[in-house]
Amino acid sequence: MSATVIDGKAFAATVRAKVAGHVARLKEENGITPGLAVVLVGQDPASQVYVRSKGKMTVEVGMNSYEHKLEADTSEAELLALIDKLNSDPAVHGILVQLPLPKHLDEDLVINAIDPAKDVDGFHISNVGLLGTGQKSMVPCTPLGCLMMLRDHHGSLSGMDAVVIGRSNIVGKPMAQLLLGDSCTVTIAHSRTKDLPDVVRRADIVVAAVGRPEMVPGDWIKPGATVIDVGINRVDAGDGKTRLVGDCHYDSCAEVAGAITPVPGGVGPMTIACLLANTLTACCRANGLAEPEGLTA
Ligand SMILES: Nc1nc(=O)c2c([nH]1)NC[C@@H]1CN(c3ccc(C(=O)N[C@@H](CCC(=O)O)C(=O)O)cc3)C=[N+]21
Repeated sequence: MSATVIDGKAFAATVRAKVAGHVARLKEENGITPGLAVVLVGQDPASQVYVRSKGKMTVEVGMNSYEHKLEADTSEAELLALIDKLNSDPAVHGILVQLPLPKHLDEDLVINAIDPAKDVDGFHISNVGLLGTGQKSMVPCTPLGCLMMLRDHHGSLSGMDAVVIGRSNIVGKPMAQLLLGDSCTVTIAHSRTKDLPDVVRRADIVVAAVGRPEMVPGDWIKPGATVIDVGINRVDAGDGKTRLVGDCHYDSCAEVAGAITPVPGGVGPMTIACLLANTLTACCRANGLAEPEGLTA
């Protein structure tokens, strides 16, 4: 194994420490405590675990955490009424509606009901448009976390060839926008891409975000390239247990890559750290205060 391991878990801890420092100052100098509301509809066990860990880290950095757990059969009108209430609540600076929603709820409609200034996921159509035109916006947490790790590792990304595998609204598309914003030459590959191995072999930066366990093997990776693995897939480990793997085959990719993020302990913890960073940013903007440096795109 030759690749440098990019330790997302450790990086995330430094981001959270920075956020905590800013929060302490906001409280002391301005009497403001940033607040994050998380809305969970239904009882999906994985979502419950994730929401709990977000709530814990929110409190750890000194913010207020408001958790709203609704029944799986909650009506669209009820959910929209809650979002309205959170939109007008001055103690709430960030709102996250956990996805996916139960099938009877229209995700686009619900997300677009959030006040864009409080949309700490960056999924509202206004934020998508602002990001696409290079204007100040709320940036989706996972791509923001990937960008922070890439900037930290490389300094400048200018002129690098980046291939993003996956075209989701949550990761692939915003990731491509951010890389373009940092002057990469960006290719978005997906399930219909011809000669995917050859496309990936051109890349100085590979961001894999497809949700297919270990689909990228080491022989697709250009020697020395940086591999950012967004996938978090739970697979059978044999012995009746499960384990987490990424979208990249870690051992073979690590042999040829220059740097690689592990799963777990890579992109996942950075996603949560960036959610807190976005909540801080939203709070500063709402109060007309200077934004923290190094925590936004
Ligand atoms: N509106 C919305 N925003 C989201 O950001 C969002 C969402 N809905 N729905 C669910 C997904 C999933 N997600 C994760 C974030 C961190 C880890 C994470 O930290 N994972 C650990 C491992 C955790 C474990 O051991 O299971 C790691 O990768 O090291 C995982 C999953 C955010 N999501």
